[in-house]
Amino acid sequence: MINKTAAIIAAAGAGNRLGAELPKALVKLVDKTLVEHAVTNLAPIAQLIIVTAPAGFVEEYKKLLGDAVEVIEGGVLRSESIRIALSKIPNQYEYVLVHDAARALASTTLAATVIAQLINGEQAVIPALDVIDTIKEVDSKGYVRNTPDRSTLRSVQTPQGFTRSVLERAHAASSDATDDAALVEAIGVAVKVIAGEERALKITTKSDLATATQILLPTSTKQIRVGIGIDAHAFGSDKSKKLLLAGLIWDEVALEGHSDGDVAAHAICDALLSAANLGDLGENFGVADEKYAGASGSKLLSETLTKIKAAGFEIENVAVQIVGNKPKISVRRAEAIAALSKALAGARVSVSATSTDGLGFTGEGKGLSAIATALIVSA
Ligand SMILES: Nc1ccn([C@@H]2O[C@H](COP(=O)(O)OP(=O)(O)OP(=O)(O)O)[C@@H](O)[C@H]2O)c(=O)n1
Ligand SMILES: C[C@](O)(CO)[C@H](O)COP(=O)(O)O
Repeated sequence: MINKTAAIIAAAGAGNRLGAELPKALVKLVDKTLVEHAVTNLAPIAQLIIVTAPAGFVEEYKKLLGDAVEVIEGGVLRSESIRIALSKIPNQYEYVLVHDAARALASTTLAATVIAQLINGEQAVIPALDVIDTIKEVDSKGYVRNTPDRSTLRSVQTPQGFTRSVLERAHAASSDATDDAALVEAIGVAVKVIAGEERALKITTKSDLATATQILLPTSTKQIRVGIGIDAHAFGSDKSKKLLLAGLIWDEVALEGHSDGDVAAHAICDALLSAANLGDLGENFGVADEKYAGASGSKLLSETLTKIKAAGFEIENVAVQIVGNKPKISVRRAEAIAALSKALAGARVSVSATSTDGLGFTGEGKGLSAIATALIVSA
């Protein structure tokens, strides 16, 4: 299960349309370069990251990005850059994310959702947004040929995810296309489309850079609130009941609790409720209310989100750390992020874990706990 996901970050373009003096990936967006943003956002999901650099810039990229990523020289075309990077990925990697440094702000959650779909059996997964404008097909003389039905069109983003074997076959079969999914479509493999993100815009022009800056910088008029939440449950004695944790079913004994005992989901609910000053889990979904007996962590998360929204807030991000000896969280981190984020309508979620060196009830293997923080902003 380990070392399953590799990511290719295409960063070998010149960025002519942006008109910077440097390759576009080296242009700064608030606190770091575009390529650094892209690496930061994929690092929690990918065990290997290969970045393509323009000829003459490999050493500069290496210095900037450090040892955590591999930098190679890209090709003249984007698809050539991807093909070169793909050939460098060792065999043990089952899934490949192909991403543009130009889509520097695509979130970790989006990447995790793509990977979760691959783990679920899809072979090719791409994020996309609905098309807002009416699109015309135009002939070479500048006259409209036809107007495609907008409801069937999508504006496609990255990271795009593929099983490694499908991506290799697709690149071996055709040489060029503006995205990797097109190569996969050409070999007859179904490509699943999932919801993309406004923040995953491709930074192509100066105005895109301004939009991305706007997305990153908190607006001073907004109210920002932080919250904290903790939950703990003991493992139950019924060996036939499976553990529910971070919105997933695990091959371990279930935790005891009035609801499903999902400590990660509950800690996040508490963190969100505390950020909005709406009390705590017990007050909102108490044991006195039969409605919540056995309720899933996902249900509590989505009901918490409704309360946060009603109080006039949106989620900026939540972070949860699970404390315990097992299960091993890192091997299913992407799935856990995707499941928790889905329950929170796409919010940015990060999931980490730690053991406690054999100390306390978690160290003794008697149960699990989780601690979460949440940042919310006024809508
Ligand atoms: N030979 C190439 C060309 C492009 N890219 C990467 O592919 C992504 C998408 O391309 P685009 O945004 O069009 O970037 P540029 O080609 O750099 O832009 P321009 O066309 O304005 O020069 C970018 O992150 C770019 O660095 C690449 O790795 N190798
Ligand atoms: C892959 C891509 O980001 C999907 O929208 C896009 O096609 C890459 O940009 P380019 O300008 O086509 O190189």
